[in-house]
Amino acid sequence: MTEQLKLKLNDSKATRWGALVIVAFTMMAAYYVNDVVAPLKTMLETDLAWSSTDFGFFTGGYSFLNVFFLMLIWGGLILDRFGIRFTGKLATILMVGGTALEYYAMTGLAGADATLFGVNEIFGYKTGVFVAFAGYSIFGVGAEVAGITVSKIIAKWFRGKELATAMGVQVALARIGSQAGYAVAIPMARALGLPSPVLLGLILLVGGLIAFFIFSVMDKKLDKQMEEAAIAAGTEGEEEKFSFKDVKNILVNPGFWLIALLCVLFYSCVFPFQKFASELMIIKYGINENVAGTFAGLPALGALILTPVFGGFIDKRGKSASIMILGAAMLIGVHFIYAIPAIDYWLVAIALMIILGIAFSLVPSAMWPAVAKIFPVSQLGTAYALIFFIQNIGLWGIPTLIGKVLDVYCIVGQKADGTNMYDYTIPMCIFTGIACLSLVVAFLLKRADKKYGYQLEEPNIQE
Ligand SMILES: C[C@H](NC(=O)[C@@H](N)CCCCN)C(=O)O
Repeated sequence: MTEQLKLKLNDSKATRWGALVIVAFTMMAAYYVNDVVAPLKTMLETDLAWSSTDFGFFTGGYSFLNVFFLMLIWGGLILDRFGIRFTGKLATILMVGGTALEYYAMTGLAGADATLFGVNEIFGYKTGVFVAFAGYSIFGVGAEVAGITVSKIIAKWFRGKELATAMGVQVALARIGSQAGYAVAIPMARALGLPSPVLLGLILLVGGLIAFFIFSVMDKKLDKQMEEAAIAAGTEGEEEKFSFKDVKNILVNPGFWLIALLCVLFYSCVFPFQKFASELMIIKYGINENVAGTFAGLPALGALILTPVFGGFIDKRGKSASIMILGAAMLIGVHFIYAIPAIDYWLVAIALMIILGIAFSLVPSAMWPAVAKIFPVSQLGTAYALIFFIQNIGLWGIPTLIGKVLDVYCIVGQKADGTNMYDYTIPMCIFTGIACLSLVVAFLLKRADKKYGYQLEEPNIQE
């Protein structure tokens, strides 16, 4: 057999990066749908009679099934048992189905009096709100399982190649989806109707599903080539399988708990904050509602550019633990200044969003590769699934809490269109408190790094 015949699909740079772009498109669509409803909070109040509690309940829905029905854990098991092609397609179908349900809730069940099977209230929530929540929950399962599936795809296609860069590029491309969601939501909803940005998301996800089918054809071919190569090398059957011993090994590692805690605290101050940020921009800083979403999405845009830059720095110079401390400290500054009632100049709001974008690039670019330093490759999928699971507790709990707090403690008046005016001081104090906890955990992680020798401060590339 000639050298050329032995080459596998992922040995070609163009083909493996092509495969990455295909699956990254699916994730881009997922991030778009994840964020596109957030800027519509005020319109949901005026057009569909949602309260802040309804909005917080809906937003927390993303993580509800992942947390209370352990869907991320089952997703991890299915991924390891049935493989990336089956799980990726299943996850994308869940995203499509969930988004279709969400769209139906915002059209067919719009308004306070809408009924489904004769009922206009489910568990104390308006039927439309509950069905939107159910749709977003199903979407959330698909999006998170797709996230761990794509990490595993990158590990498979880029092993021994540009693994860290590929992970950084995938996250950066996903951020384009987020930023697009934040930017188009209000102008599109004003021009074409409230549910139209969700419909666009549904169309994008159908495109993502087609993309995943195309990727599956490539991946099947790669599997065949890998099998042939393994048979030739006499290593067939040595795949990494999920094992409960791995879960135990991960759970007894202090590094796991510190990263998981830092992850839930840090991300709770970013993603849930962004969901309310458009309204904060409009009410407190007087920013025009057509561009408020664009500003709320600025951290995603900053992260798109900076995550690969900081990733490159960490690869060459290290300092991951110190970088996580810096990111957490910046987060405290941002939320604390947002909390001060007297500072309400619009330029400050935008500057703070840019600083948040820098922090949002520093921490993830240090955190996700740090997981790969603490755990062997065979435990990585399980470790990421468990960390995502713990992170989802915050992604569910914090928006639910903030929505409730807004309705109970923060209404300070009504606008001409009848919607509530909120004072965001208490929610921003809550975010500041969580950011302080994340800084404490970041310091503890640095101490643990010294004690257990995780080498988080060492560069990834040894010269
Ligand atoms: C890679 C990482 N992804 C996550 O943290 C996901 N569990 C949640 C994604 C929610 C997207 N709004 C990231 O995006 O940094």
